[in-house]
Amino acid sequence: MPTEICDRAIVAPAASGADAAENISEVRSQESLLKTGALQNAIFNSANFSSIATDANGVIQIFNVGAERMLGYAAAEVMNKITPADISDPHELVARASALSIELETPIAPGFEALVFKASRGIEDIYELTYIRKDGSRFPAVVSVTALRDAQGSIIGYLLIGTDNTARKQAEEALLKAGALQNAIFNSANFSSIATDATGVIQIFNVGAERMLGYAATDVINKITPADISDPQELIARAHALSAELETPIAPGFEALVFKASRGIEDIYELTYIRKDGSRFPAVVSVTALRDAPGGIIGYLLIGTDNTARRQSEAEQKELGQRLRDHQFYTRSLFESNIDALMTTDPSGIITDVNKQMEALTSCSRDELIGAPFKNHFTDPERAEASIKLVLSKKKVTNYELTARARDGRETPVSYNATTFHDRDRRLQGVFVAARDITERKKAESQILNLALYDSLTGLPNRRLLNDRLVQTMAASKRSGHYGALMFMDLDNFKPLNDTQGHHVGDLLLIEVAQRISRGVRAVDVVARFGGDEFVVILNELDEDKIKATAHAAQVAEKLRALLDKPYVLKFKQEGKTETTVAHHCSTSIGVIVFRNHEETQDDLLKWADTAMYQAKEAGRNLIRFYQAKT
Ligand SMILES: Nc1nc2c(ncn2[C@@H]2O[C@H](COP(=O)(O)OP(=O)(O)OP(=O)(O)O)[C@@H](O)[C@H]2O)c(=O)[nH]1
Repeated sequence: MPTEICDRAIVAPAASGADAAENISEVRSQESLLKTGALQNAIFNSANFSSIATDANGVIQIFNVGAERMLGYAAAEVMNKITPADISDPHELVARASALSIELETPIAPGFEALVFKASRGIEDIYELTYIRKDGSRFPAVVSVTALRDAQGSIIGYLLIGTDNTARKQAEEALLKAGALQNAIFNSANFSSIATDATGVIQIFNVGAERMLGYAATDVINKITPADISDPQELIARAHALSAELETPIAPGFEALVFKASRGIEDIYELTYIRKDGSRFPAVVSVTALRDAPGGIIGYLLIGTDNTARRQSEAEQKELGQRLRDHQFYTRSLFESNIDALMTTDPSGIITDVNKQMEALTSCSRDELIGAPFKNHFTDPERAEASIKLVLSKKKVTNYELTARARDGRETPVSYNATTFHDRDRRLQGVFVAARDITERKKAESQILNLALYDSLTGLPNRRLLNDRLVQTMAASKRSGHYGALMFMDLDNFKPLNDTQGHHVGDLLLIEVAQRISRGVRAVDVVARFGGDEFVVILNELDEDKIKATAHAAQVAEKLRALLDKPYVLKFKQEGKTETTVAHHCSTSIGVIVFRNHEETQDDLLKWADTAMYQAKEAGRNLIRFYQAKT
């Protein structure tokens, strides 16, 4: 059979002719037939075509690889066994038979006959048919039927060449759907669909266009072009831009709206449409050229959507962005204009933001500070870190004192106030810290402390601090078992200096005396001004042995007595006068008491040392007397 098919294909329509031209045409015709034969062979052997050849009754004689592949039968399963009707949808066979019966006005049975009837009558026949696979599944096929004839022209069988039509069917369905979409868009009130003729004159103006533009279709159809309802300035600008882009002059009218589409370039652009009442709205317009079958442009379709809402939301977004930037600027200004060094840290104490004051406090740049641990910039990092933990647990910390250390070593005492801060969902974001420079306050505090505890004339501890120190020394002596000593010193005949040279000279002497006493004792000992011309010295940790301690105290007392007994040269300069020098001599009377484990109070010790000092005075001044407890 395949040979017959090929032979028929090659020889059947051969023509003959007498003249050369006819010969040439005959050769060409044969060549083309050869080609057709080759094509037929290709089809017959192709796995993409099901080629089924039957005998005159329809019984399958050939079932090629393509048929096997598409239908799932092996050739042996169907050859000489069934007809193509047995693998076709029976309902379609019935429908086809009935349709053909009507068309050809002759009864046609709903079996194999229905499949080949037209071909058997010499009518070219290609139709769609659902084939049923061996596994029962179905697929749409396009079947081309040819009657096979013998040399006498009698039908000896049929060739049914089928192609699987599934892909095309799917494409058709997709197209149908796309068509539905187009219809929906075209009939939608939300899209302005304007179709024009090739010159731009409006031919269709849908409900959406009427709604958006305020014109009735009859107002515009065959009257104006879409350019007449577009912003003229934008048309000019668009024509100008397109002329530059496409390097060809484009007129600022309808041409500017469709030029790209007319050149087959997909075109969607923004344009301001003008309503009948003169109001305007931004539209996004998509332009398509409408073409006839040969591809000539017969018009344009402009589908527009109202872009007002998007524009508004863009504008709102822009305004919101601006407001946000304003707010950020305001917040930043507040942050920067604060007199305190401000910073934020994350919950682990890593700096996340700083102001200029913080940069100044640490001598570090913003970039250096952000990302660094907060504690690194303080003299006591542990205390700094503890402050963050305190804030996290208490949510707030006030007047926590720390000392900031700048890169150059400069230290600044700061009072630290901090709170935690959270996001909108109350999730902890970090700690907000304000560190106030309290250098001045600290200075004032220390001045007040000095005034309270130190003598302003000599700089020595005053009576109050002396009391504290005496209490400490007594406690230490009690603990260690070492004796301490208390010396009460009173200048002899100091008053006359005041009287003769003036109070200021007396002051100079008191200052000099204070210095001499301080130089005469160890740093651990305490020298205080008790008042007037009275000074007190506490000697610490002398000895466990009273005699040795007493001897040591006597030695120091003598040293001091001798130091103070030396001549004084007091220099002073009164305003507008030259420097004056006063030579003076002044001795000191000293009362001493050694103590350890005393049950007595510091007042008792002072009183007894004072008593001993008076004894020295009474004994002639410039002397040392030890207190002897009355027995
Ligand atoms: N220049 C000066 N004089 C003071 C100061 N405080 C007290 N005085 C004077 O110191 C003197 C102390 O007097 P006394 O200790 O009683 O007298 P004295 O002359 O030292 O006599 P004796 O102690 O008995 O040797 C008084 O004249 C006080 O006015 C001071 O801060 N500056």
